[in-house]
Amino acid sequence: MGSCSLQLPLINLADKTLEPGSSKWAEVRSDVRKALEDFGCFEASYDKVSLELQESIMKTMEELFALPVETKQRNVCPKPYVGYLNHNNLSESLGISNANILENVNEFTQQLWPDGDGNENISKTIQLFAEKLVEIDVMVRRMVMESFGIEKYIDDHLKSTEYRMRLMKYIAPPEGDANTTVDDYADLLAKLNIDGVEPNVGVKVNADISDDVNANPSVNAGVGANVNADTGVNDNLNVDAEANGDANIAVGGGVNANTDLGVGVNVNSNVAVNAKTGATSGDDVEANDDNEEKKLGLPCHTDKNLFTVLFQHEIEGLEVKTKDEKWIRVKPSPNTFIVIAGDSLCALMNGRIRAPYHRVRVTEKKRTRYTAAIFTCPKPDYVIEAPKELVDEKHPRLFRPFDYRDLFTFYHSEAGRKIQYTLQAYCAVSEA
Ligand SMILES: O=C(O)CCC(=O)C(=O)O
Ligand SMILES: [Fe+2]
Repeated sequence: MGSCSLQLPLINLADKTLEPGSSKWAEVRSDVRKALEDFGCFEASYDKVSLELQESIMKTMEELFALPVETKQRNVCPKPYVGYLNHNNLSESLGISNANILENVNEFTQQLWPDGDGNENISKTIQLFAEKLVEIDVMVRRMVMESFGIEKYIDDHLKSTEYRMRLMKYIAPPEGDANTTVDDYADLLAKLNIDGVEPNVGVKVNADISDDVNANPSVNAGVGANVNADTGVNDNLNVDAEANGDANIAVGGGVNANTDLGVGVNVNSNVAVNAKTGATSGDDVEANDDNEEKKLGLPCHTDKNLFTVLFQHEIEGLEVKTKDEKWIRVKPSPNTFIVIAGDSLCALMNGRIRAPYHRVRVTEKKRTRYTAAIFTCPKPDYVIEAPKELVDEKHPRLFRPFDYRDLFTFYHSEAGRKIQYTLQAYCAVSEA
């Protein structure tokens, strides 16, 4: 079956006695290391973010995403994939560079409301919330570096990173959508009668994205399902998330066609694109057994940055893949944040920490899901290279040094999109 009752480790990062150097610190540090070695991810319990602030960030997101699309599209950034993104009307997100600094958040709100005032509260809420996520990130990075005996690099390391915030909205599946199946899409495809598309193969329906995700036929069909139910037309921006982070959506060679159902459908007949996925053949089997696997708000991916700290409020959807290819569905709970290691951290730690595949699958009907995340990214010119302390006979160097921006560019390149394991393909040390 798909996700089961497995859980991520839950670690309390707000214990009163948790000070660097204390015995509590050493205990929690070793839990953090173990969680990241085993899962690349854990739930952090952190009650230092007031419930009021948690509510405010939710209200802020509702308000922001309710703005007209032309307004949201003013959230632009010179760096690609960092501003407003719309993932086929299944999810959309707004990006803010260094949102822990009020000035940057003000720039963001001014982009949206160039003549407006009165957005002070929005800016303040975003900045305060970002600051809290950053606290978690800094604590966790300190623990990781200490636990691997490379604490002497901490200060330089912390100075060499920046934060990208992303506010995300996932459209709820509409009522009555639950029984939509691959076959329904096959019917639709048959009606479309498009060359090169085999009606009974869900993998060909790719909702205008051909992300790095979805090796999984039914998953792609699910993406199509939501898009069609929603508007049927992808506005334009076939991009995706994570830019900042990193989810990876490539624009596929989609064909846009109008059906006799009066909706626009994108059919991607480029199977090769789907080769890039975190899924394995095991997934295919699993997904075939599980109809619920057909609805994805965000395709399966690894984050490319160092760490992601994510807040999901009330509506679940995030799923994290374990080493043995099981999906863990992460239940939201107040005062809990999800910490996810990315590919850059994996490389920096010479592979000792996993960067887990994860995805978003929203199943709750008629309730929009909002999440807010901080993506810790290496600054330009910070070369990701495992320190010599992490390299020995037992742990040979796994990755060549690289610049995060180059990894990111590769990830979004045509070649990169077709590759399943971006980090390995990009910079693995080849065997002699
Ligand atoms: O919104 C979520 O639950 C996950 C988002 C995510 O994985 C990403 O943006 O990289
Ligand atoms: Fe992610």
